[in-house]
Amino acid sequence: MKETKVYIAGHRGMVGAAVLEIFKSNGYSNIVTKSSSELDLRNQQAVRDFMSEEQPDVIVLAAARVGGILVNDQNPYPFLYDNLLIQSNVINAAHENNVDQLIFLGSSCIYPKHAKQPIKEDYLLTGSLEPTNQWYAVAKITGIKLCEALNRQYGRNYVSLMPTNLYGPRDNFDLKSSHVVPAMIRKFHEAAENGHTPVKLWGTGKPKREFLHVQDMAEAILFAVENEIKGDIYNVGTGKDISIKELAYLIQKIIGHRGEIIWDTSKPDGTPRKLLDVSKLHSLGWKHSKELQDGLMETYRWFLQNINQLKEIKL
Ligand SMILES: NC(=O)C1=CN([C@@H]2O[C@H](COP(=O)(O)OP(=O)(O)OC[C@H]3O[C@@H](n4cnc5c(N)ncnc54)[C@H](OP(=O)(O)O)[C@@H]3O)[C@@H](O)[C@H]2O)C=CC1
Ligand SMILES: C[C@H]1O[C@H](OP(=O)(O)OP(=O)(O)OC[C@H]2O[C@@H](n3cnc4c(=O)[nH]c(N)nc43)[C@H](O)[C@@H]2O)[C@@H](O)[C@@H](O)C1=O
Repeated sequence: MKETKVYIAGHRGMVGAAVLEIFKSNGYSNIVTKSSSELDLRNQQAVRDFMSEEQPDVIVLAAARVGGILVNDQNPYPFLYDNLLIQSNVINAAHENNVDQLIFLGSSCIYPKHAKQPIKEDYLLTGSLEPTNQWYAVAKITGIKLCEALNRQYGRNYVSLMPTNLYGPRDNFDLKSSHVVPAMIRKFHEAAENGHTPVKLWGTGKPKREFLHVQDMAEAILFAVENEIKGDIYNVGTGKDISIKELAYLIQKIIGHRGEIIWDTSKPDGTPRKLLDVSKLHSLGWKHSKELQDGLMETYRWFLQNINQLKEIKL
């Protein structure tokens, strides 16, 4: 058993739950968790009190306001403000309580909309952001800079991991706020059940995205903690991308939907491409292990088993 005390913020979410599972299965027995109703991380005093009481050795910050392209675009204020509060409160309380190690999760949308591909970590702040998620991206960039400032001024080891688009068990399948993978799984499944009716997808289908299974993400986090990796930012992805149209055909085939696909071009495309250069983390020894088709088939199986309890986020 490992005695390191780990606080996983956001353990009921897709990433946090996978992190909790992998830490437990790797022998960590001293894990602290709190749901948002037990501890609202936007409340600075509550976070301070909690941190000074618990004194964790390691924090995985996987709590955030998260969502797909449309919910980001339509809710600029909570995506900016809530994320600023959550991350500032946790990172500052970690520093005040001399927490040794913290893993902050950013997102590949922090990089410039028209960044050179594949995107290296040092392309951050070299161009303007994609408008649909600029609010969330600005908050995440601030989180990265808070960690970087603490590392530089106080010698902390607070590392920011930049995940590409994630998917997997416990994803958000609410069609208004979800990301593209759970949205497509639900839409094709329901259309197939209803006699192969047409499926309406968003945008042109031309943008490309890179997808990483959440279990690989959790493994990257465990890898970062156990190897005490140093440095400010590491991209986390597969290094491979696919167009949204190709993704639609793949999911349609997995589900067995035989109807038409309609592209609703009144909905945004977002960034044309955001393929991450993952060589920095690869050079330390981490690599993903689940390929997209297998990961999608597994996620669809999870969806079928949990169809009655799908969570929805409230805004
Ligand atoms: N999903 C993706 O494609 C990507 C995600 N990321 C990042 O990974 C991290 C995890 O994302 P993911 O697991 O998908 O998100 P989820 O929406 O699945 O989970 C987010 C978690 O954050 C918690 N949370 C939200 N607000 C608060 C609050 N005010 N106080 C306390 N807890 C709160 C929720 O807790 P509760 O359930 O208790 O309410 C929830 O469990 C985030 O930082 C996200 O930005 C980065 C790139 C891509
Ligand atoms: C992880 C990342 O997630 C968000 O960015 P995004 O990559 O654009 O996210 P998305 O998964 O919602 O869409 C990907 C693509 O897919 C297309 N698309 C087709 N049909 C559906 C559909 O039915 N639903 C959704 N959501 N998208 C669809 C959609 O039009 C877009 O072209 C950021 O806000 C930001 O928060 C962030 O960090």
